[in-house]
Amino acid sequence: AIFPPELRFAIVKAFSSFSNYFSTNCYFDITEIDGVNTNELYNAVQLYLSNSASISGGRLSITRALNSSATTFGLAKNDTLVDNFNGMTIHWEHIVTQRQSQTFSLSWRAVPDEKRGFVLRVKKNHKPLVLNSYLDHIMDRSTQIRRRNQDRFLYTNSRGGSLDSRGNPWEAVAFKHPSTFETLAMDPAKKSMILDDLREFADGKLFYQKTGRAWKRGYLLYGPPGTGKSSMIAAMANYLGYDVYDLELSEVNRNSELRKLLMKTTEKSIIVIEDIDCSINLTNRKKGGRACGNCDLSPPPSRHSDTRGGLNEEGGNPITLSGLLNFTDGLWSCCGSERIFIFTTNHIDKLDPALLRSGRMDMHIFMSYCSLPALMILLKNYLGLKEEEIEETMMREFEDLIEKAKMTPADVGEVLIRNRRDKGKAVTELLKELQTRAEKAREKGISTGEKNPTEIMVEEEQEKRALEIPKVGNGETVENCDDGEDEGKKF
Ligand SMILES: Nc1ncnc2c1ncn2[C@@H]1O[C@H](COP(=O)(O)OP(=O)(O)OP(=O)(O)O)[C@@H](O)[C@H]1O
Ligand SMILES: [Mg+2]
Repeated sequence: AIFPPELRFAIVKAFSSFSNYFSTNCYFDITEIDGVNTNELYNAVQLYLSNSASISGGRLSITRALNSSATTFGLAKNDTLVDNFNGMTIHWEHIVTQRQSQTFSLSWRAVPDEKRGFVLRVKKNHKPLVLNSYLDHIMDRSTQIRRRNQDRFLYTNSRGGSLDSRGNPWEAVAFKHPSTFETLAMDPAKKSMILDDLREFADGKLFYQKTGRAWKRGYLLYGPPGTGKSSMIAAMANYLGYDVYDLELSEVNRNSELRKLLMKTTEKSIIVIEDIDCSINLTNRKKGGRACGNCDLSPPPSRHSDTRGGLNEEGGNPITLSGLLNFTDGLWSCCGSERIFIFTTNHIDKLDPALLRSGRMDMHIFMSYCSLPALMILLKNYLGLKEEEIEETMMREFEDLIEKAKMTPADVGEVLIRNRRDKGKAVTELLKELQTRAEKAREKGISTGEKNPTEIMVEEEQEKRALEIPKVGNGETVENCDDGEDEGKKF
């Protein structure tokens, strides 16, 4: 009663700042449940600490998530751990307390009866470092760990536009394709080029930010059936640890649906459209309010004069090329980052230049018939046969026949599997098959004027560059049906 309230308040304040002044530590509480929401940071910290190198606690909790192929360790009840980050020392403590018995009125709502949380302690002067970078670092690391632990998913839109109970148009199954870059039979140089490209992409967050580009990349895989296009996609997914979205274009009824599908894809994913030449009528292109001679097949121009919008809501129009390009290229393609688009086709010559121009599909990868280096990989994988184990005469025969025979890796694999119990037989059978095919090819006269894959790659590069040239503004020129400039640049 002696002190007026203001004064009392001032004294308390002075006292608390006084004690603050002498305390050199700063604490952060990260509780599991914040109000009614689960605290994402709590889970992240849990995962992060589970992987921290300096785990020394005497008691660890072990968990294994559904569909996961790895076990994670965590701090058990009231255990502590020390972490280091950029020269700062962080003390973590996992606090678990029993929740006070709840009243009956509350008990029907499922709340865990333990209250769990992490307490982070650092030196006070490190507070900005925690807030500005350490927490982000934890979030990043934990996403990485989660991705590594969890088996990935393969999504399809086979339900034809209908949604599941949670409004998701994609159907998911566990993705367990065994194909890797090691098992993939192709030219080693080409392989490492692709690997480098993928790595650079995955590590390119800052680059894409700095250059203002959407963090996505497009690959076009083309080549005859059985040359490993689908296997390559699986290998890429396995290499990067991405999910795969297998987009069935024939199940998509309109451009707006396509957009919805895209919006429901997650980060770090590969979006695949197989056999692009078969799944979309490539002449069915929409022009922004402009009719053009060779585009008679296209539906009437949309009310929106903007082609890029692709906002074609007027009842059940099939998707158009512009809709598809918008999907991979337009603003909507950026509503999530770190995504790879892959198109595959057996007939690159059937594709529209608009689809091929640079910036759309960043890399064109030709999957060719089995070459000698590819054959060596197959022999090693299927029979465990090393290059030096193969007799020189046989090697020379392989060398002589392999390009002429035009056998796909799938065909070679078939022969090898059939005879895999007997290495010697497998090799001789394969030679026989190669001879027969080379002979047939010679009779048909196809084998004249062959180009080897590297030559084709170089040509592609040149053609790709040629396609880049008629780029004006945001590249709309290439989409014009009536511009003759592109006509000569067909593949
Ligand atoms: N380059 C390759 N390396 C290793 N295995 C291959 C390769 N190409 C094909 N195969 C084998 O052949 C089978 C078929 O290959 P895949 O499905 O990848 O061919 P594809 O190019 O996608 O054919 P399609 O054009 O018909 O879709 C695979 O199961 C794989 O085992
Ligand atoms: Mg395929």
